[in-house]
Amino acid sequence: MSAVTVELEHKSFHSEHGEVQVLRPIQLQIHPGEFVTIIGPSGCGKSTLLKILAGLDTEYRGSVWIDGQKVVRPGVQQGFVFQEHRLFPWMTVEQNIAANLSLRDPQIRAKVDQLTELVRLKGFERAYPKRLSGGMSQRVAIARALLRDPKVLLLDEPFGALDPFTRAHLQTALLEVWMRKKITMILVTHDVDEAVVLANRIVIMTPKPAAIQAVIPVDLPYPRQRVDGAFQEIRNQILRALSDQGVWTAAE
Ligand SMILES: Nc1ncnc2c1ncn2[C@@H]1O[C@H](COP(=O)(O)OP(=O)(O)OP(=O)(O)O)[C@@H](O)[C@H]1O
Repeated sequence: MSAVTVELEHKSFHSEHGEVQVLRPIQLQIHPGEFVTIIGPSGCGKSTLLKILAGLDTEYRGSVWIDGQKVVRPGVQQGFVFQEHRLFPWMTVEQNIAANLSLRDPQIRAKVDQLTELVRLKGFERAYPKRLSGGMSQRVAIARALLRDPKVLLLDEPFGALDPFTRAHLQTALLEVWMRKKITMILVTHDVDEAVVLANRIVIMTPKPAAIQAVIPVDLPYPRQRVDGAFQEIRNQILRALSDQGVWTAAE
């Protein structure tokens, strides 16, 4: 289990209109094994922050550490799951999970088998992505991200393209992975319910340039029921914070 420390000062992009600031100073300490969800208005800089944590973006002022080690590039310690599964269509499920590692290696073989079981895809090892549903494909993507035993799993709207039922199943599957692997997880979402279903703490971001508006602890036992009063109280707290930003309108 690994701790993540964020001490960001400034992040901007250069466009034809000049420099556009995307992130303001952000300080965040994520505890080993914690599940943190990040929610905020569209375009505020959530993906940018996640890419910085992944070492995919190093053009910023400030620092990010995983277990005291500065993140300067992508590495095995940060697993990443994108909104779209990004599976290779010419590879089977197990080949996709192994990615560029050889399934002939008994250690890799054993790990791939274990992960296929963990994400409940036994029986589909030899299937090609075109035979899989969106939810199954995303399970493969999660297994692939776990292959190298990352210290932290970063997930950028991983269920954003799925229908609500599949989405709820995948949330349960992800919680199971989190509980069994005891891994630190940071997940970006637009979905308030998803944030509450999953997180130990919810980070609410302001509109761009993003800073942390509020951090809401969720001290509810798992699995969480959306109809529970305590669940709805936290949900309303988030909605209120977002509507204070003018993000939610009466129509929504
Ligand atoms: N490579 C880039 N070059 C220039 N601008 C960028 C680049 N990547 C992102 N941006 C801009 O930075 C801002 C933040 O983008 P980002 O994708 O991090 O937001 P987000 O909160 O994840 O958005 P969404 O919720 O819609 O996915 C946006 O205005 C976006 O247009």
